[in-house]
This record gives sequence, structure tokens and C-alpha cells, in this order.
Amino acid sequence: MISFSCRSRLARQISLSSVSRRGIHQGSPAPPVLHIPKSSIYAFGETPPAEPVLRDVSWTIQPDEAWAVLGSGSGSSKRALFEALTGHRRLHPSPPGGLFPFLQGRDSHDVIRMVNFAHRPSSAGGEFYDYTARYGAVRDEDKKTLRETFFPETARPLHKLAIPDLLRPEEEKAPTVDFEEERAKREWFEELTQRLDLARLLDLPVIALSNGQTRKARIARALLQHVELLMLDEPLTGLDTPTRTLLLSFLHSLHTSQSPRSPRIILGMRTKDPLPDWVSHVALVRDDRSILTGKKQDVLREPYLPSHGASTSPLAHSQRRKHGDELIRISDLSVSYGPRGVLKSINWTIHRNSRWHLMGANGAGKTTLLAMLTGEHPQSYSQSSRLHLFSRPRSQWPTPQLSARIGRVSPEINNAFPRRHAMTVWDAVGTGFEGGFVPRGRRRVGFFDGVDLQEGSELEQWRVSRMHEVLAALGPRAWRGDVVTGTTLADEDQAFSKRAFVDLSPGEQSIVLLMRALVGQPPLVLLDEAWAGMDEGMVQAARRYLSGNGVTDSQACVVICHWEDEVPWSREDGVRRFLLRDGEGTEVS
Ligand SMILES: Nc1ncnc2c1ncn2[C@@H]1O[C@H](COP(=O)(O)OP(=O)(O)OP(=O)(O)O)[C@@H](O)[C@H]1O
Repeated sequence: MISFSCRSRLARQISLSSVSRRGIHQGSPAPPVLHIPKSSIYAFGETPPAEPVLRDVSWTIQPDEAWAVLGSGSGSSKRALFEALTGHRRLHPSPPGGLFPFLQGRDSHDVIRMVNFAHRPSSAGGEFYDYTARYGAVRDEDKKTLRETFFPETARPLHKLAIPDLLRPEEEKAPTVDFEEERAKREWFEELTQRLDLARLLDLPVIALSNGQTRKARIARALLQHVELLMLDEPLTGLDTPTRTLLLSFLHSLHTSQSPRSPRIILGMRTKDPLPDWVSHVALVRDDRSILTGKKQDVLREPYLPSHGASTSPLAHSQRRKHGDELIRISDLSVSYGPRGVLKSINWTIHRNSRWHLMGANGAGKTTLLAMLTGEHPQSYSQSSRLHLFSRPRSQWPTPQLSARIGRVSPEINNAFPRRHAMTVWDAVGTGFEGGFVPRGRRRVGFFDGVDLQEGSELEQWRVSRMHEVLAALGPRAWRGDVVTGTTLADEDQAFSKRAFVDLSPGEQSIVLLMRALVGQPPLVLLDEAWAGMDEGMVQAARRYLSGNGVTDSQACVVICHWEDEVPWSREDGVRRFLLRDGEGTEVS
């Protein structure tokens, strides 16, 4: 039985009849969407004189304005602002007329939604989950389709809603289906899935969807509810260029539409992202916990971008790089799922000291190709002779031994990495020597050949000094812009290494997982959306380290990202580009 609340219908009628998006409300100016005369933002349970998370926030959004929230360095401050808007932080004093005057007394929980792409979903638990399930024969429990998982209310054909459920008790058989509303909702669903290019994916198992496809589906799901204000934090993360254009123009059309189905939009963006033209106003969250709000052109004049020095590569790399011996050779490799061909006859060779940018639209098969290299894809066994990894066919490698040779960050690893309370930053980084997920060894720097390292052995000393090096080069001091080299740990880095991984901010977790990927100096490093969720200072620190000596001449590195300027090396540094399109792979200039 489907029942739409009267409240939702009432809300729709109010928004249709009385409040125009252009700012006219029954002859007088419409109430603002958001109004905070002057408040500070606190964690729940805290009040002055405690230190606020953000101070003296004055912010008003008028109905005809389109706003973006920019985080100038600390993504956590931008997040705190959104958390205040969604009721997860405390505003003190609380705005006298309510935070959202345009709601005119309606409950914000019913009509305001937040979709967050900058950070890991908080639902993930402490255990490792098997992200490789999507590559294999899909298990029964993973078979739920995109439609069943994200849009279950559309799974039952409209005409069947008229048939009463005879098994239900009489008192529950009330005819609560509003067909007009339901039909409109279905039409809206059709439009959403067409415009976001999701219709062709509706009957695929949801775990089979690529990252970009899943992100679009999350936006569509939020829009299918009755929503009047939609906040999207970093919606462009992980989207290819055409999809970004498609999404931004779609959001623009929603924002300007008078349709009751179209919400107002507030975009959360990184300072490096180009702002869409239609954004008229900006709230800039500065690192000193203050906020500057105003017209886009005025706020963007502010010299807010943190300067962390040049991010280009040092001179040593400025010549065309000389490749070492062959690490990976892929010959005539294809991957398909039933009739669905994803990769067709791929040929690709990766040498030591090479730097690659693996490119391709969302769903092009980049993650699938990397899963073949890491041996996580079951089809890597059946195609072993086509996959020559570190001088042997894939089938001659036990998977854990391959994992130790490949340092990797990816959205999948980020989601799957266990968040157990007992695991410190040191422990998490130390798992990188073996590429596993469980800290091992007396000094928590892993085993060798299945046994603990000998106390004081050369290998143990090397591993500990590598731990110090990455913690210094990518730790808190480096995020502030200090150029840190060597293996001496400052007190601040030491303290950071002792923190519980689970308690870190999402950006801190991302950079710790990058340390983990690099610590063992494995021959192959795969960086898939490495910067996602990181603050600006962290991104700069990571770029500095990678383009310096973070990846050595005896290592190869493959970077997957949709923005060319996110690759830590430039073309002058000898970065090569491998493009997946329509299942085929070619090196492009
Ligand atoms: N088990 C499966 N059954 C059917 N199709 C699948 C399955 N697993 C993956 N696919 C499809 O394979 C294609 C490639 O997915 P993949 O995750 O490799 O893309 P991607 O290039 O990494 O995309 P993104 O940039 O969005 O992360 C997608 O269209 C996806 O829907």
C-alpha cells in the first residue's frame, strides 16, 4: 500500500499557490529561503564559552539567488556548516524566525535533503566488506537491482496499485493511493532517469554500478522525494566532464524551474572547482572559522586560496622519463558480463618509472581494468595468459602476494577499510607493507613471508623509517604548507600517528590511506580518485610528495581522475595517457 502524507500534499499546494521562486509572495516579497542574522555554530552539548566550530555566521539566501558553499582549505568547516543546516550542529543564538523562513512553519525534515559526496557514508561499520563482490557472479543477496534498491516505490506497475491487497486486514485497506500524485511521481521518475542517463541501468544489480553511476542515482533518489531545498556537497567528485556538464545544467534547470517538484539547490564545492555560471552567490568558509557571504564576484576577490608552493614537478623530472623494465603486460584482454562487453581486446604495457593517466567516462571500465591488474577480478584467472603481472601470468600469483606489490587508493578501498576502534593511524598505515587490512607484527609494520620481522633487523628498521617518512611528508604539518622531509617525526606527527583511524575526519582518513599505499614503495601504485574528500592543504601536500620523491624511479604509477590538473605529474614530466572508450583502450597523445 502506498500512502502519501497529507502534509506532503499540503506542502506542495502551499509552494504552488503562494510562494513564487522569483520572490513574490501574495503581492509582497517572499520570505528568504535561509536567514541567520548572526549565530555561531557549536557541537551539540556545547555552548559559549566553548569554542564554536564556526563563529559569527551571518547569512541570508533570497528566493531568486543560487548559492554555493566553498571550503577554503578545511573541508571539515564546510561540512560543519552543512551539518548546522541539517540540524546536526547547534546554532547559537538560534535564528528568531527559524532557520528556513520560506517553510512557513512546515517541518524542515520533510522537505530539506542533503546528499554528501565528499565523505564516506556514515553507515559503514567496523568490519571489512567485500567490495570485490561486484566483479564476480553476483550472489543472491547482491542481486537487488538499482530500481529495487534506490527506487523501490516505482517497482510496482501503476495500474497494479489499484488492486487492493486482499490479505490485509479491513482497517488497513483504506484507499490512500492518490493516483494523480502517483502518476506525476512516475512521470517525474521517468524524466529524472532519462535526464541523468540512468534509465538503461535500472535493471542492473546495484553493486555493478560504477562510482559515477551510483552518484547520479543518489541524486535522483533524493529528488524523487518531495524536496524543496536540496543541498549537494561536492556533487562533481568522480564525474567525467560530460556528466559534470549534464549534472550542472540539470541542477540549474531545477533551480530556476517553477515546478513544485523542483527544489532550490545549494552546492558545496571545493575552491579549486570551477563554479557554474548560474551560481550568483557564495558562502566562503575560511580556515579561521569565519564565513564570508555575498555576491560571487565580491567573495571570489578574496585572496582565500591557501598558497602551499608550486605543485609542479621538480626539475629532476622535467626531461622525458626513461622507462625501466616491464612490470605489467596486458594482451588482448576482454571482460564481459553475459552479453554486456565492458573491456574489448585491451593491450597495455606498464614499465617501471612510467606515470600513466588512465582516462575514460563514468562506466568506461577503469575500475574493472584495475581489478584485473590487482587480481581481484575473478576473470583475471580465466584470462591469466593475457595478464602478465610482475613477470608471471596472473594464475601463478597468490592474491596476497600481488596485494603486497601494488599500493592502492580507491573509493572501494576507502569504503571497505575497517573502522575498528582499536586501529590507530600507525596501524592503518602499517598494513600497507602487506597490502592487507589487519595490522600485524610487533611494531605493526607487517610480517615477511608469513612471520614477524626480527627485532632490529634491517627490514624492520627500513619499514619503521618509511613509516616516519610518510607520516612526516603527508601529516598535519605538511597540510599547513610546511615543506617536511626526512624521517624525523615531530611531536605533532607522533600524536597524529596515535589517533584512532575511525575518529579521523574523512579527509584525514583519505590521506592516511594514501600513506598506506605509498609506505612500502611497491613497484606499482594505483591512485584512483586519490583526492576525494581531502582538504585543499592535504591535496597540495600529497601532490608535493608524489611529484617529489613520493614515488621513485623504480616504481610505476597509474592515476585515475577526471580532471587532468589532478594528475601530480604534467605531460612535460612524461605522463602518458591511456583512454578507455566503448570498451577499447588506446594510448592517446
Ligand atoms: N556484475 C556486473 N554486471 C553487469 N555490468 C557490470 C557489472 N559490473 C560492472 N558492470 C558495468 O561495467 C561498466 C564498467 O564499470 P567500472 O566501475 O569499471 O567503470 P569506471 O570506468 O570505473 O566508472 P567510474 O568513473 O564511474 O568509476 C559499468 O557500466 C558497470 O555498470
